[in-house]
Amino acid sequence: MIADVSKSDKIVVEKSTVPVKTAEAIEKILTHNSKGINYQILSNPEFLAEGTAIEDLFKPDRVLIGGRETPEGRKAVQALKDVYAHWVPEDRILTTNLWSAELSKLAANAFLAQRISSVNAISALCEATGANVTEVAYAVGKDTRIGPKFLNASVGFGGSCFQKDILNLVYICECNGLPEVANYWKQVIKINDYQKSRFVNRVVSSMFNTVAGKKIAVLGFAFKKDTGDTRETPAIDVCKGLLGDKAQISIYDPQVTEDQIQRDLAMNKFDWDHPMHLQPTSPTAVKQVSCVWDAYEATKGAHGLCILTEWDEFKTLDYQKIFDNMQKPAFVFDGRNIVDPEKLREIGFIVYSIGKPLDAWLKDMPAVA
Ligand SMILES: NC(=O)C1=CN([C@@H]2O[C@H](COP(=O)(O)OP(=O)(O)OC[C@H]3O[C@@H](n4cnc5c(N)ncnc54)[C@H](O)[C@@H]3O)[C@@H](O)[C@H]2O)C=CC1
Ligand SMILES: O=C(O)[C@H]1O[C@H](OP(=O)(O)OP(=O)(O)OC[C@H]2O[C@@H](n3ccc(=O)[nH]c3=O)[C@H](O)[C@@H]2O)[C@H](O)[C@@H](O)[C@@H]1O
Repeated sequence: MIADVSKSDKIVVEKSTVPVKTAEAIEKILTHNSKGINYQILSNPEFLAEGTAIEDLFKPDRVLIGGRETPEGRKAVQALKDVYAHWVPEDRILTTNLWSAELSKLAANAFLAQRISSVNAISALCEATGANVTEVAYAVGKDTRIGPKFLNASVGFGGSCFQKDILNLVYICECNGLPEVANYWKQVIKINDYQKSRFVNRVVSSMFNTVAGKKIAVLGFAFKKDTGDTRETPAIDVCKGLLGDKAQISIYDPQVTEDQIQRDLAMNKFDWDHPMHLQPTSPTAVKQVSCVWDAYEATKGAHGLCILTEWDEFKTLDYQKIFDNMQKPAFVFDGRNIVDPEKLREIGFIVYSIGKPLDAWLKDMPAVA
């Protein structure tokens, strides 16, 4: 398409996260259709995160531009650098060769996801030993070589990119004859899957080894707060796990629509990556799932409540009111460590917080149902 409409030399910029060597494929296609026009392909991966996109755009940690190491390539890199120089300090604009730029984006996402899987792996050990994952993460993160960010234990990471990008990295390693490296990165996803099923097991085993016919309130469905995006959200796996044991689920998320939730729960794994026009227009509603527009409504008459997204409003709910309207014993399973377990225990809840010392009730129950 670019070749069809171009009338003068062009710089083509890759912003998407792509397999290493994609620029080469683009270059070949454009060159073969060029009609005498010259193209320079640059890799300029996007590092913004959802929920903080504008801030990330205005104040990026770094901007990365990769290009061909030829005079024309360097000129194209400089042209794009000049655009960013309008608002990004020069020392934050990094220039590299094309393949380094493409690979750096995959590597950055893999490192970020690896940190979460690392702290989540430690959270399982904390529960087994009486350590507190928040204290451990704080102590570990105080080492300036490690740093404090991205060490929040959770029910698992989600979002459209981490899993996709790691699988991309794994595929590239396998294609390049590096199975050991591929297996190393695969483990980050395996731990993420383990964390989600571990959470479901905790819910089921705590509630007398079954949630069949029990009402479970789910607070939060988006993959993180401040977005309505549900792609690869851990809530999908947790809800499917609970539905597998025949729970009745009542979901409240401030941003996600009922239609989206039903669509997500009706879809097979990885179908999220299919364009909307290939998805069923009216998916069969999952009958045991209801979606409500209020946390109090979701928890009314519930046997247990699961917090799956760290929305700020969940921190300030009236948990006494929630407790009064729930079945007893009333359970809270905090998949984001946003509530104070001690305060909730004082109210009367049985509380499970990821990676925190278990209360007496949970200690007596097997970790796996
Ligand atoms: N969403 C985010 O916060 C960030 C996304 N990225 C990267 O940006 C890219 C786009 O991400 P999103 O906008 O979130 O995805 P998206 O799913 O909203 O948009 C992707 C678009 O590509 C189209 N598409 C998919 N396969 C195609 C194909 N084979 N041929 C032509 N078009 C195709 C889809 O129909 C869709 O319109 C991805 O590579 C992602 O990794 C990078 C940083 C942040
Ligand atoms: O390539 C992309 O699309 C983007 O992917 C991530 O951004 P995003 O997925 O929007 O959100 P994150 O803030 O990274 O969170 C991802 C997941 O990890 C979880 N998470 C994050 C941090 C943490 O400490 N613990 C944790 O469980 C979040 O809840 C969420 O489910 C990266 O942070 C961006 O730099 C990158 O540009």
